Amino acid sequence: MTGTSDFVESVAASLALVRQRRPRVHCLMNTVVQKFVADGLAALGAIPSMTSALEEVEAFAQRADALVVNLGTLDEERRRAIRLAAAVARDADKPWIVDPVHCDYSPSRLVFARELIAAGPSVVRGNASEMDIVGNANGALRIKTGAVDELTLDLHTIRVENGHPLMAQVTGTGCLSGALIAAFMAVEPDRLKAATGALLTSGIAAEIAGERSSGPGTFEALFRDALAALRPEDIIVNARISHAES
Ligand SMILES: Nc1ncnc2c1ncn2[C@@H]1O[C@H](COP(=O)(O)OP(=O)(O)OP(=O)(O)O)[C@@H](O)[C@H]1O
Ligand SMILES: Cc1ncsc1CCO
Ligand SMILES: [Mg+2]
Repeated sequence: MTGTSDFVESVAASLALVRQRRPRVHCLMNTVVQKFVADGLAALGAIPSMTSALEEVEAFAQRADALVVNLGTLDEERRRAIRLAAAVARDADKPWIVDPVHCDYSPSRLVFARELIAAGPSVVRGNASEMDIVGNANGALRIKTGAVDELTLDLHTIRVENGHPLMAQVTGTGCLSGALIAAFMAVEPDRLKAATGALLTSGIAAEIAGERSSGPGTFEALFRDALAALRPEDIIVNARISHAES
């Protein structure tokens, strides 16, 4: 990797590319946060699609630019839909991300998360409890989010410090981060760069919203506004990241 400032500049350019190309992200998203995630993608400038119907999920995944698979509300039919869409993404070499939501709460969900990871997603993202239990990432970029986000791929570790504590009081900011990462991967083939761009975008937008808001309710609306208004130069000026090589 070149110097951090070159890296941030090229990451910031990927925000402009998302706005220009408007990638479609197919979301197999939990039922709790579907609207929040679709609105967040739209605010960014991407196009969400959300169906999980068995008869059409493959067609939706095939024509999408990236896929996000989120395990938040699983039942047998959704597992089948996820398997179908993941196979399409894998066979078409399309970027896809697994968010193993609550795999720490249920043994059967943990087994399913590991099955998906064995199929070779581009990225696995979760909070600390989920990432600590899910195990080997099978070559995927591993992202543990929290007050500081930690991205690990091969020997590289990037830490993204931007963000705001109110993010933890709005259900779905992690789920949305997975969808934003998918949108960035659709326009930036270097997944470490793409994911850093998505997390900086979300973290800096949250800082702007946090300054203006009076609690989680107003924060949610202001966060979406800030996502829509964020410019590449805001990333260059406000990014707080570090890089280590082991
Ligand atoms: N205390 C904090 N300070 C700053 N940013 C935070 C904080 N906690 C979480 N975040 C940010 O909020 C987002 C969600 O991270 P978190 O690890 O809470 O995900 P999650 O538990 O999967 O959330 P959810 O399940 O509600 O979608 C990430 O972008 C992360 O950077
Ligand atoms: C609260 C909750 N339950 C299942 S998914 C979800 C939101 C994201 O974690
Ligand atoms: Mg989560």
